[in-house]
This record gives sequence, C-alpha cells and structure tokens, in this order.
Amino acid sequence: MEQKLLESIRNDFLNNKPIIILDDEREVEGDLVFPAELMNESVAEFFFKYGKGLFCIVGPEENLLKRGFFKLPTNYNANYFIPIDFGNGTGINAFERAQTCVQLANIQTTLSDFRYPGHVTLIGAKDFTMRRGHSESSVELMKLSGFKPFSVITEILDENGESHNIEHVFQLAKKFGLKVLNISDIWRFYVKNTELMKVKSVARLPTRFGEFKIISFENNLDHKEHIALLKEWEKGTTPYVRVHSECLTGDTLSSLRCDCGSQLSNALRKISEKGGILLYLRQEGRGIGLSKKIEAYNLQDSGYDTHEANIALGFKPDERDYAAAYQMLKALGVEEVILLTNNKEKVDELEKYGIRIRHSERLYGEITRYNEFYLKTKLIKFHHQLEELFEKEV
Ligand SMILES: Nc1nc2c(ncn2[C@@H]2O[C@H](COP(=O)(O)OP(=O)(O)OP(=O)(O)O)[C@@H](O)[C@H]2O)c(=O)[nH]1
Ligand SMILES: [Mg+2]
Ligand SMILES: [Mg+2]
Ligand SMILES: [Zn+2]
Repeated sequence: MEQKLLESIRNDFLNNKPIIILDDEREVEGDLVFPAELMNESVAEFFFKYGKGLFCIVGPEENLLKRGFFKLPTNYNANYFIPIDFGNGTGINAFERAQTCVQLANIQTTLSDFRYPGHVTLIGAKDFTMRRGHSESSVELMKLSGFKPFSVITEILDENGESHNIEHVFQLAKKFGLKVLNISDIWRFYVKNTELMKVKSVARLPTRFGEFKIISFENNLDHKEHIALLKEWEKGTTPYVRVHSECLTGDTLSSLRCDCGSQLSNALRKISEKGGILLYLRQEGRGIGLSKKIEAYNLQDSGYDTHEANIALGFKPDERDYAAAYQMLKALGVEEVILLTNNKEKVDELEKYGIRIRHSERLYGEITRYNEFYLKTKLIKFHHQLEELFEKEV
C-alpha cells in the first residue's frame, strides 16, 4: 500500500464511495468502511442496503471514555459502548443515523449531547498494536487518509444473509467500483511508516566470536525484549544481517534436535569478521512459544514432522512475524543488508517493508543424526534452501 493509494482512497471518500476492508488474518470477512465525519443519508442507505450487518461507529477507546461514553458489560471480551442517537427523531432513519456519526466524529461532543440507548452501535478501537481487527484497522485507515479517527463500519452479508462469502464481497466491490484492502496491508503500511521501536540501552559485549555492541530497544510494537548485536562495518559497505528467531533449546541448552545453535555461532563468526548485525527475535518455536514447542517435540517423537506437529497443535506451520526485525533495522538506520539465511520468507518479508536485500547468503548449521529429518522437512515442506546440505548423500 503506498501513498498514491491512500490519496485515491481519500478521494473515494470525498466522493461518497466507501471502501471494503477484508479481515484476511482472523475472520475472513468484509466490512464496508467510511469516515464518520463524512457520513450522510445516501451513504448510510448504501450501508443498510448492501452491507446489511450491524451499522457501527468506531472510535479510539480512550477518546470515547474521556468524552463520557461507557462500555456495556460483556461476557466475551467485546468492546461495545452504549448505543447512541443524535437529535430528537427516533434515531433510526438513514438521515438520523448519519447525523449521529457526524456528531460523534465532532470531538467537541460528549455523551450528554446524545440520547442513549440509541440506534447506532458504538465500538471502542484498541491500539492497532494491541489488536488487529476491523475496528482498529478502519480507525488507522482514517488517520492514514487524513480524516478524524472515527469510522463507520458494517459487515457485508450476501443474498442469503451469510457473512463469510468472500466471492460476494468481491462481486459487490466490482459492481460499485469499491477498493478492497486487507487488514494485513493496512498493518504493514502502518508498521512501515510508524516509529514503534527505538534504541534503549547499549553496552559493549565481548564474546567468543569477538566484541560486539549489545543493543536493547524501547518497543511499542509487541513489548518483547528483542536484542541486536552489532559489529561496526566499513562505511559505504552493506552490513551482514542475521535475523534469528529464539530457540532456547538450541541456542543456549545445546540441543541437537535442530540446527539453531550452530547457525547462531556461524552467524556471529561471520558478522564479527565482516561487520553487521544479529537481530535476536523473541519468537521461540517459530512463534508458538517454548511450552508449545516442547509439545510439538513430543508429537515429533511419535511420528509427526515439525510441520505436521504445529498444525496438530492448532497453529500455522510458521507463526513468525518480521515487523520487529524491520523496526530494529529502521531504528539503527539500516536500509540495505546482506541477509544470512536459507529461508526465503525472511527475504520476502523484509523486502515488503522496503529493506533492500543486496543478496542473501546461505547460513548452514551442523547436521546431526538428531536433526537430519527436521532439516529435510524444512527443505521439502518449508522450501528452505538446504539442497546443498544433502547433496553429498544423494
Ligand atoms: N514449532 C517448532 N519450532 C521449532 C522447531 N525446531 C526449531 N524451532 C524454532 O524454529 C525457529 C528457527 O529460527 P531461525 O533459525 O531464525 O529461522 P529458520 O526458519 O530456521 O531460517 P534460517 O534463517 O534459514 O535459519 C526458532 O524459533 C526455533 O525455536 C520445531 O520442531 N517446532
Ligand atoms: Mg468484523
Ligand atoms: Mg534456522
Ligand atoms: Zn532450534
């Protein structure tokens, strides 16, 4: 998603055209979205007729609370506030509901300017880094496209009243020329353009592989303690970068089930020699956490491979995210890297954030009889570039 697209979204809104946000990460469903400040009778009508779901205004939770709006009790962690009406009518018709939206976007108003309970559902959006739903992404999109952080959203139901019909969503988009954005695209754009991590503490760190600087970060992205080890590189050259995901068992407990520990050593050796950065990401077990990885190991001992074990536990084969790696590089002022990896996904992900990958260099660990099957699974099912490792045998 680029600046040009945002401008054209802004123009669509100014021309009474909503957009559709697709929740591609969680529910796989589409919502019509429009700025609350621009809502009017005809767009509201369009939402009722073609959206058909619940007509909701969304605003930042803390803003709503400050203005006196209060949350409804919930037994499933919903974030509904008291529904509201503006004006003296019944509050239900398109004109009145549109007025309610406009008046809520007018931040001078407080709860006492509205009647409650009313006919427009009010939802509090969390911070985008805390939750990535329709509410949060639509509020973020308002800000990115130059509007006040209040959106109107309505779920799209098909002709049978079903809400997860993506084909129907795309037909509707085509019929009315509406843009369709994914939540993940809005999220990526947000991460790319927002400073979410800053250098916090720096110290000297002599290691077996040479002396590095160890750097911690103030982290408003995911609040984890990701760490960088940096060895100065020659000005004008490209640093070698290793993006390494935490593996407590392999990195520090000398486990032979994987190749992580020896890869880490080889990466530090290379970076110490050439200059560059190790980004140590706290996403243990490809993002499922240590306990779940131990469960996965147990499944692997009874015949599952590493890919199948993750799925059996209800996860994706790989749950990792590289937003933090990008934010750390951004905080360190690095725009171009030579990436030490066999995992093409790391290359693709960093490139999506705009990091230039000069090239990637294979980084092998040690093959042992305990990790051989694991590595073969990575080659075959995750398409990691490990062919060379097994060539000798073939
Ligand atoms: N779920 C799960 N995670 C594992 C297993 N074995 C290792 N891991 C995790 O896999 C991750 C490996 O991280 P990296 O070495 O940075 O990444 P990679 O995908 O191997 O890619 P490379 O850059 O080529 O090394 C770590 O988070 C490990 O904890 C396993 O059997 N199951
Ligand atoms: Mg939704
Ligand atoms: Mg690895
Ligand atoms: Zn490991």
